[in-house]
Amino acid sequence: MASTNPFRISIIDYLNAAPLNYGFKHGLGYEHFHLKFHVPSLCANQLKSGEVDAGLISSIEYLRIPKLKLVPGLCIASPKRVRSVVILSKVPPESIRTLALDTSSRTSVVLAQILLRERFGVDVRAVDMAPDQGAMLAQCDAALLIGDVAMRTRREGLIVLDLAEEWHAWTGLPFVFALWQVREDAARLDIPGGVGPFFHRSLEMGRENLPAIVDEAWRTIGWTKPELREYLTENISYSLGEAERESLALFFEKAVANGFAPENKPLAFL
Ligand SMILES: C=C(O[C@@H]1C=C(C(=O)O)C=C[C@H]1O)C(=O)O
Repeated sequence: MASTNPFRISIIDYLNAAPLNYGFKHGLGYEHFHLKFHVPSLCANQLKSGEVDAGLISSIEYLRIPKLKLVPGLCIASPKRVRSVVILSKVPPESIRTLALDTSSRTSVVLAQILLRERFGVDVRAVDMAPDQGAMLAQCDAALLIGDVAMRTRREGLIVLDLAEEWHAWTGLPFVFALWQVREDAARLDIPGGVGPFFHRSLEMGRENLPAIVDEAWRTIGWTKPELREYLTENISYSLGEAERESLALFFEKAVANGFAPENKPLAFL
């Protein structure tokens, strides 16, 4: 029977999140959970307003939304090259003056601006725009795109900056884009062990069913199946280990120093 007080979860609606949410989407704990799928910025708004108890949420939002706990051990990261978070530019990075920012994103828009300012030495004028490559590049020198939209972009004649690759070349670290984040006042699950183990089991089920995830993505993304498999196993990683925590601390420090978040705080886990 469905719970009268369901645990509500907001989930990023991108392929890179599919392994993490596979279990939830395929019946794991169905009697407890109510799922909503949206772009990252909307997921973050729902967690902030309390419309949901937890979410797979952009990492920067951990500094912006009070009283959150992180699910230990899990994240959406990229060890080196991500392929789906890119600045597409008509000019070399040092010459970018206007940058269109995908309104779906919260973390990558901050990363893009920090990289341009601190690594390439340019202060750009940022313009928030819906993720439409043509419209963005008609109005600006360059465009930041993320997720499935970025995977489908046409890149001929454009300079492509892969933001995880740039971060890695700069810091030697992976980059953490998103985390499972839970409100301290979240609905309590009346189950021994609570909600935490479900997140891990959901990813296990995703890993066991990777071919099914690849088959479904193949119909919509336009990459080959080996490319999609490589994306989900090498470009994206799901373990929050020591290097990822170090990277988050550095990113948070830079985000605060650049005025993108009010203040830093230590990582608190469930
Ligand atoms: C790797 C990605 O990371 C995403 C980027 C996010 C952001 O910029 O806020 C949020 C969630 C992630 O799924 C991607 O979208 O390609």
